[in-house]
Amino acid sequence: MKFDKNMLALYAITDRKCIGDRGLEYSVEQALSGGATMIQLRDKEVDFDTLCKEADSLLKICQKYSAPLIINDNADVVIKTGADGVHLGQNDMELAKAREILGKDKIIGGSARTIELAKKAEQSGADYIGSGAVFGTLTKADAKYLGTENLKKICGAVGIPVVAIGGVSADNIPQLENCGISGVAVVSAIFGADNICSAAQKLRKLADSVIYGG
Ligand SMILES: Cc1ncc(COP(=O)(O)OP(=O)(O)O)c(N)n1
Ligand SMILES: Cc1nc(C(=O)O)sc1CCOP(=O)(O)O
Repeated sequence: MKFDKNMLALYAITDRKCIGDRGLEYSVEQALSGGATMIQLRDKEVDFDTLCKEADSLLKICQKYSAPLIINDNADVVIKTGADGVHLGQNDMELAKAREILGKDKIIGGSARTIELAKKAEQSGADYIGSGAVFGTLTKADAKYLGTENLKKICGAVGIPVVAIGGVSADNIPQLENCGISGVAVVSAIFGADNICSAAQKLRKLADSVIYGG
């Protein structure tokens, strides 16, 4: 799928603990029907084969909504399943290596919490950057607080789109106005909500207003 920065508006990232016994497929479909524009499969508790099976079934759902499916950490799952891309952090495969093995048509995202790392990600062929934890987070134990001023500096330093991640919720999305983001990446405020679909609907409206003006 050809990357377009509008795909980033509401980037929903799965989490086993938040989803609980509601089911991965059901929860992702709820997020998409509420307006999630991109899905990241982030499951660190399963082996390669299980991750591929999860990706296979999510791909069918994402295709129904014309939304890309991105795999966290693992470019081999992208190759095996035909998923749309990969998101890589500082401790994962080098972005340039991922671009080399995945080719120009797959979507590659990189994590960067400094201007230097963001520029490096851009030079290495990333399509977008995830920067956080903009508001802090309880979802990722080793995430470090970033703040909106640092996020704004990162957005201004690179030509590729940036999504804000970390503690993003309906209450604080308006604080991202004027940061220059192209989207918000959200775990618990979507998949931890009692009603995933209506949570996504509300977040999408707020995100659109910050990104496109409202
Ligand atoms: C969109 C987006 N941005 C940042 C991250 C964090 O990635 P990483 O630093 O690799 O940490 P883990 O997700 O692997 O814990 C992300 N996943 N998505
Ligand atoms: C996966 C991830 N990466 C982060 C980073 O700062 O790079 S914060 C994070 C978790 C975001 O979860 P929530 O929306 O529940 O706060």
